[in-house]
Amino acid sequence: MPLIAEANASPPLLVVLSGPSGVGKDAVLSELRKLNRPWHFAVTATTRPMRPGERDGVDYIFLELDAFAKMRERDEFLECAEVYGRWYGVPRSQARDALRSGKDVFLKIDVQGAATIKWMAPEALLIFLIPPSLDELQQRLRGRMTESAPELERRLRTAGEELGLELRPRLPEWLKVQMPGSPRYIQLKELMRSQELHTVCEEAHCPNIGECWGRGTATFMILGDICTRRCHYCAVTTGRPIGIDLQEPKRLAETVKAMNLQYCVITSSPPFGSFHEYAPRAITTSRWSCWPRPRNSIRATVTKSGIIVGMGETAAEVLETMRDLRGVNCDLLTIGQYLRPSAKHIPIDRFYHPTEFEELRVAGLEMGFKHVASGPLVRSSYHADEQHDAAFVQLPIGS
Ligand SMILES: Nc1ncnc2c1ncn2[C@@H]1O[C@H](COP(=O)(O)OP(=O)(O)OP(=O)(O)O)[C@@H](O)[C@H]1O
Ligand SMILES: Nc1nc2c(ncn2[C@@H]2O[C@H](COP(=O)(O)O)[C@@H](O)[C@H]2O)c(=O)[nH]1
Repeated sequence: MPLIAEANASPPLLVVLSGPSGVGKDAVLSELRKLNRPWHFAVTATTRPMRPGERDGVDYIFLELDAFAKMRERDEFLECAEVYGRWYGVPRSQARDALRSGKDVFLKIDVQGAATIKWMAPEALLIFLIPPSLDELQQRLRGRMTESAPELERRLRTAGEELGLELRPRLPEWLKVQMPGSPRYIQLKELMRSQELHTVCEEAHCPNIGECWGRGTATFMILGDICTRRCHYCAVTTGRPIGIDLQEPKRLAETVKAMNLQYCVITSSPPFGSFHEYAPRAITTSRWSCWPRPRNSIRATVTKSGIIVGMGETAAEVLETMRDLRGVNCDLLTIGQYLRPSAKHIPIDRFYHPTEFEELRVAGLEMGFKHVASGPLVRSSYHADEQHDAAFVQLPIGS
């Protein structure tokens, strides 16, 4: 079938224009109307008072709360929601009649409403408008002069949340982890607080915290929780360190004993040391490899490094970095997916598929690494005990 005929034969679209208040949804719709295409622009119902210049039935169907509630009871809304303390709803009949007549239908709704429509009608086309910045959004909203100061404040606060949500990409299935909350996790959290200790697990927002703490392992961060570096991918607080706590080693030792650990990772952040860097520049992490084994079981020093992927590097760069590490006799390697800690950090370039991590693991072993932990959720200390064991199994005594 020729393309145009096929396009004409396709079912009409339900188009949802969404985004924070004041971003310009009405402005876009007004431009679309000027195109004079056979589209239907839904007029939604609201309980908010009419603004100067607005017309009933054109800008909104303005209803008293009672009338709106009755329509809601009769299930006459395709979607309805309370937005900024007022009710808004899309009359079902309007959307249905227009779609039946073959017209594409445009809805202008808030972010929660758009999520509802997506759930009800996955085939709908969702368009989310994002302002160039929050400052610009503020200027647009102020310039419109339709909201009181508290209302303006409320809409801007909500906009911040909505944009934060939208900037966070949906995680693929293989990166979804359970919310931490096991009894062991809670117990460990209390222990860390009572002993005033810091962990990389918490400071770096590690996605494995629930799993690792649940099985009684943790990575301690000594000499403070402030890092002098300002790496654009790292969640650790940056600033000037505020002195050394001379009692920390004792409390740390007591905690490790109380946790009955078989294996323990201790690290510090700059200026006292470095615990990680981003790919493709990979760095070694220092590790406490002997304690609590008896002295005579100390066998060798093992070196380890980690790479975070998904920040825009190429596959060739990752492999080159791995070869460089082997070139300086690095023994153990971790490779994991970069996850953006907040909207202030650099965006994720892409998610590596688990099969790609497996390919990197195999490539690493072929290059001669003694152990390669490579997977979406792998972090520099993830299952460090297993890496340690793998390395020592392969190292002859006394090497
Ligand atoms: N691209 C733009 N650049 C500058 N100003 C804009 C732009 N788009 C819209 N505006 C202005 O910003 C203000 C808010 O736009 P608009 O009313 O269309 O937002 P909205 O997303 O429909 O808001 P709400 O959800 O609260 O109804 C208006 O004064 C509009 O003229
Ligand atoms: N969930 C829905 N949201 C709607 C609907 N109609 C409009 N809206 C949203 O409400 C806010 C506020 O609009 P305003 O005209 O008072 O500034 C705005 O973000 C609209 O997108 C609806 O039917 N459902």
